[in-house]
Amino acid sequence: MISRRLQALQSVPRYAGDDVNEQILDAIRQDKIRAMSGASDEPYFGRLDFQEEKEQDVRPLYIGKLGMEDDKSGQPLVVDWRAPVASLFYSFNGGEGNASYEAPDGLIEGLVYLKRNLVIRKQILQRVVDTYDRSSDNPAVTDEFLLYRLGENKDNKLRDIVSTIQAEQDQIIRSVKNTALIIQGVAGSGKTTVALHRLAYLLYQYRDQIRAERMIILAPNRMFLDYISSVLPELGVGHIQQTTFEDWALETLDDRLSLADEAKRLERWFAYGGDKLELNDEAPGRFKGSVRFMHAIGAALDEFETGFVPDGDFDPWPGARLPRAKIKEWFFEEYKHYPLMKRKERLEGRIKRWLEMELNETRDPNVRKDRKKKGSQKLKTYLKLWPDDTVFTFYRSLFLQPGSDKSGSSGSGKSADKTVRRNLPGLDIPAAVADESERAYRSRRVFPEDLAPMLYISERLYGIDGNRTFDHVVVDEAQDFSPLQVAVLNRYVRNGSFTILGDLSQGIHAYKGIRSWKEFVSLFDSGASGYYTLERSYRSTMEIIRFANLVLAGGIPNAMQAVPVFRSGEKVKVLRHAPEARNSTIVRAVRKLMSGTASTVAVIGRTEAECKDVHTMLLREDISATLIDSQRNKYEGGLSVVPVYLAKGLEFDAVILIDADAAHYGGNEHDAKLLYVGCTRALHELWVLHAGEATPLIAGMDDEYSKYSPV
Ligand SMILES: Nc1ncnc2c1ncn2[C@@H]1O[C@H](COP(=O)(O)OP(=O)(O)OP(=O)(O)O)[C@@H](O)[C@H]1O
Repeated sequence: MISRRLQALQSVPRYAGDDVNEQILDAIRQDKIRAMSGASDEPYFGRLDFQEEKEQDVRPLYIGKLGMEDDKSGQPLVVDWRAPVASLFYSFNGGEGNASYEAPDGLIEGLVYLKRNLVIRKQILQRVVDTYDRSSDNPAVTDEFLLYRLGENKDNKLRDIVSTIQAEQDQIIRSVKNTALIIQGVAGSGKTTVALHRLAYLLYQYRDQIRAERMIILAPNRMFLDYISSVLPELGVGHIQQTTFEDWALETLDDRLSLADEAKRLERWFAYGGDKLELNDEAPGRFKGSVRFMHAIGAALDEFETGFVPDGDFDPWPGARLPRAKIKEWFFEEYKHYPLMKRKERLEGRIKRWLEMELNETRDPNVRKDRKKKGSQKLKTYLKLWPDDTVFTFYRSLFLQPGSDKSGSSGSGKSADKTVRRNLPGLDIPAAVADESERAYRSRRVFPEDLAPMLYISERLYGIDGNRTFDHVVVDEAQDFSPLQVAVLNRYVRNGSFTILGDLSQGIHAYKGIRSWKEFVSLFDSGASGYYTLERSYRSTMEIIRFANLVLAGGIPNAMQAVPVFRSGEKVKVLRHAPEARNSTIVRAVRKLMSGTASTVAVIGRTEAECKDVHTMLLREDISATLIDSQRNKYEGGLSVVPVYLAKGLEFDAVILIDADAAHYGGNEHDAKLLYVGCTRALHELWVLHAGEATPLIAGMDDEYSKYSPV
């Protein structure tokens, strides 16, 4: 039947005309064709036999990515995985008693008889696993099918998990829309995947209220966006905006700004040993991302508003006078609901209308002509007294230091001359921050941490364009976001509908990110946010997770530990090599792992420069590999060489962590987080290489790995 419907849709010719309605219908048809093609190859992946209380029959439900009804009877043939009844498939955890799900009409209870997973590829049934069978001798729900899925190799894209969503993940996916979900999840707990499934769920459940184009995913970089780009199409969802906060903010601000090159900063922060960026609340990212900075800017804007209307009345010619008190009344009372610059625009129109009326009272045509000329000149002069700040000039004025050059280029010469120094009430900008900022602003360059405060100012000056608001916002890797970024996003999203997810243990950008989720929770009214934790890790084998947990505990004793699923693999291998044998050891390890079952392998180093050298060395050895640096937009799969801080969010069948010595990774919190990120990228195999003394983070855990010396 699916094939029949698909054929019917495919037989409609594509529309190539200019009629917008027809274009929309054509786009809808194409989306349907895509979804149905998938459903025709793999119509369902699950079966649940359920007997509703008070019903005689046990009904088999087939669950798939796309719901399908019988043409004649209207009875469901396949239930969409997002439908209320399908939640039973995910939440049912065994047991003799009743299971239940929340239907639109209330709670439905009943007995589950069978929970079956099926793998169908290209219409051929490949695998059947009963994870629960009430009639068997031992009717407990097993993880067999999940383990089978987790044991598979990965290619270069994140995949959907509809057939094996776990109960704790399902609870998040199906949470109500108008709440800010904040999720702390250990590495590999499925945070990114769950967020994407949640979007598909929200679009299904609230289809009359929200639109895909009005949803946005904010992720750390373009390569990561490419890596996750397959999941939504696999779930039959298109058109959701996927971008970075920086790209979104620059586009929204539309103020001809460019970002200062961050490479130097990152190099300094991620260098080992040596001098680091300061890690306190005076660090630029922490300071400019703080709520106290936002409040101080708010107070500066209040002062700006108070002094907005210039001194003096408007008197275009003798006898005509528009008192300042009247202008203030219009500005502060009648137009108070408009943003400041809109009020200015309105006032200009209003004063022009007042002038017209005054002119109409002048009978003599010659006098009128003269007054008209005078009036418009006077108005021009008067309007020049009004502030003409842009977001950038206002923001910049907060950083000008006493005696600094006020005529520095800030766009138009006129506003540069008017750039005055403004106070930040109740807050001193740390000298180093003011200095660095002022130097960058002179050439209209800003830092990523400047974007959120500028968006905050933009709202007060110009308001938020209704076309730019969102129905839902997903913030991935949110531990690297600042409270001010989330506060600003909250102005752009309707009803505080957020999914905010991250892992504090992977907070390797601590110079800008948060220390505790409370920093976000406190931004929302009580009851407007929900906090969840995900502790089970699905990506890596038990051996890798145990090893990674110990690494983390070595630097952060009270960090949340990941709970592995019961998937056992090879022991982690720690290889000590002579310093001069580093390259040959890497080459041998790469060759060994690439010739095995792994489809994706990563060599993870500490710095970008070191990875570049390793990449060149591998190419010399005729081993083709991709270097992942901060400029890369696409993840290619195969063999990658990647600095540890850019590996965050990605995963590989096998990982070779190089230079795990005491010099590259000390025993401190920052290095523990970095090494933890590195270890948890591996699905099946983890090799750790070092020369000389190993990092203290892996000291004392001999039982957790096999030692080789050398390969
Ligand atoms: N229920 C599940 N069934 C099958 N695979 C799952 C499940 N949950 C997560 N996974 C797999 O675990 C891996 C990790 O998922 P994901 O990248 O979404 O986790 P994460 O919490 O965002 O990780 P990290 O913080 O380390 O980047 C992916 O390969 C994903 O497919």
